[in-house]
Amino acid sequence: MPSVRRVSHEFLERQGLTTVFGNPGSNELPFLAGLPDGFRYVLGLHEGAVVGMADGYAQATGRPVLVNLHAASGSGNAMGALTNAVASRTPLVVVAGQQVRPAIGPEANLASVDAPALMKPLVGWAAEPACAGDVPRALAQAVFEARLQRRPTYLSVPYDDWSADVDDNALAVLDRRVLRAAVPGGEQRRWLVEQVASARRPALVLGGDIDSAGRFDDAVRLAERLGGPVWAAPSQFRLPFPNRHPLFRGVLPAGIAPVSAAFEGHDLVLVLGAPVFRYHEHLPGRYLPEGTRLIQVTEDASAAARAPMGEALVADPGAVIDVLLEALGAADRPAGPYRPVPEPLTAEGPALHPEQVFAALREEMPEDTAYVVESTSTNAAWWRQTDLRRQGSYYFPAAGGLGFGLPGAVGVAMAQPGRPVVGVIGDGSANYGITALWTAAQHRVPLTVVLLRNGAYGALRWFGGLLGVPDAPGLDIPGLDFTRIAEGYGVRAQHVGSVAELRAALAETPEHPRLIQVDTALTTP
Ligand SMILES: Cc1ncc(Cn2c(C)c(CCOP(=O)(O)OP(=O)(O)O)sc2=O)c(N)n1
Ligand SMILES: [Ca+2]
Repeated sequence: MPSVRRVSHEFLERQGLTTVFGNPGSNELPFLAGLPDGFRYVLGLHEGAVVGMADGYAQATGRPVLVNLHAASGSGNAMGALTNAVASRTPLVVVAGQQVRPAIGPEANLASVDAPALMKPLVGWAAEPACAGDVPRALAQAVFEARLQRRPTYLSVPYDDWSADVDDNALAVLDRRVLRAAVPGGEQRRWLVEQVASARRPALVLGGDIDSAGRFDDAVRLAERLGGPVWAAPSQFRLPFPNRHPLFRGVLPAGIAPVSAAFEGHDLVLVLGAPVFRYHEHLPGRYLPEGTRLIQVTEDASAAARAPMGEALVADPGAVIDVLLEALGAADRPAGPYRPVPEPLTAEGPALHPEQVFAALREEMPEDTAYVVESTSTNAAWWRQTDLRRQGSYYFPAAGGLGFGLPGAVGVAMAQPGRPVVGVIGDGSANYGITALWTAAQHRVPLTVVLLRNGAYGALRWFGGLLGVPDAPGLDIPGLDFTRIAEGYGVRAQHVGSVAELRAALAETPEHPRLIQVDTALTTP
């Protein structure tokens, strides 16, 4: 009879999970034994970088990705990066090693005590099979749960299970398919079309799921048909709409009162592919203005269930866009010209203003460049200077957990070798995932990292002022030289001191990873 390992590898191969991001310990080696041809193991030097790379890769491919981590110590290191993957609804399947079954109870060294509980409530589903024979089925459940719920799952497997034999029943998992139909039909379809068609002043709010699901261009068609304003949902981790489109009003402010103010005068707010809402600053007020109805369409049943107001339809937002376009027809007038980009602000002294850096990127990088951004005090500068009009152009840590940016950029670049990828990374953020540079060098990933060095946790300086703590300690990070750090990980690096030098560096097309460090002035987010 085949072993648990053989059946598990075969299942993963049939499901397309053949790229494994991992950092191994002794517990994991029996799973990695005899990985079939066609599997690719991508080593990360820290579990935060492993999960960040897998998150970027899964988002860019749109498919579930396997992550292999060490027991409690490795899984614990991954928790921060997993908060982002949970918020971006990335389907990661984490398989972690566990001590052999007889050693778990006595808590031998490397035993992960109550492993599934360690990861809940972060992951959507977590388990440790009750016996070796159940491992293939449990692995299948972890894959299907991740794919259907679009949420990371976690499976802890005692390492003596992999060599155990399975019975015929275990082989049944190899032919399993689990699909979801999510197009509203009948009464739901009629109700939704009627609500939207009868709205006098509709507004659209789009979530990251619209971009993840490849519906960026369809959202533009729907918006131009409705003719009303379009916002990106708060805490945006992907760009769901062209940011200079004449109907685009930017990212909704992340507070209850300002969101309600934005909706003033609109009788219907249609939220597609986003929770309602991921507020951030606590700015209390009415959830909605008088006379405004909100309808949320999301595949995430939990998000629909926990929203504090409005009506919700649990369905595929992309399919709903198709239904509305079919029922309402195309726009009857052009949307008008895209908004022009303002002249970039400049800074006093030798450091560049972030807007000068972003203007150089806009002018030097190809239009289809994908940007992975983690530079928290420069968001306002970024959206003033960037002009993104393509699907999959923008990634940001979905839960605000730093350490996604650099690994995520490596993952996105690995997933889309033919597309230019740029990581725009702050000198604070870079340290949370810095080891991903080594993986990028080992895999010769064609990636540009623009490292903004302002010598501080800039966003926290701003928050300190906002929260009345202007003299908070621990907000300065002087003396970091990422050109030498990058070279130490095998990545070619240079420091640029002017816009001209930056543009010249960007004009070169990288064959391998490269880091460009530039000193920037402190700005407010
Ligand atoms: C894992 C983690 N640790 C700490 C923070 C707190 N934090 C920190 C430490 C920030 C400073 C980031 O500094 P940076 O250099 O990357 O960017 P700016 O200087 O532009 O703010 S922003 C922020 O929310 C976080 N969000 N995530
Ligand atoms: Ca900084």
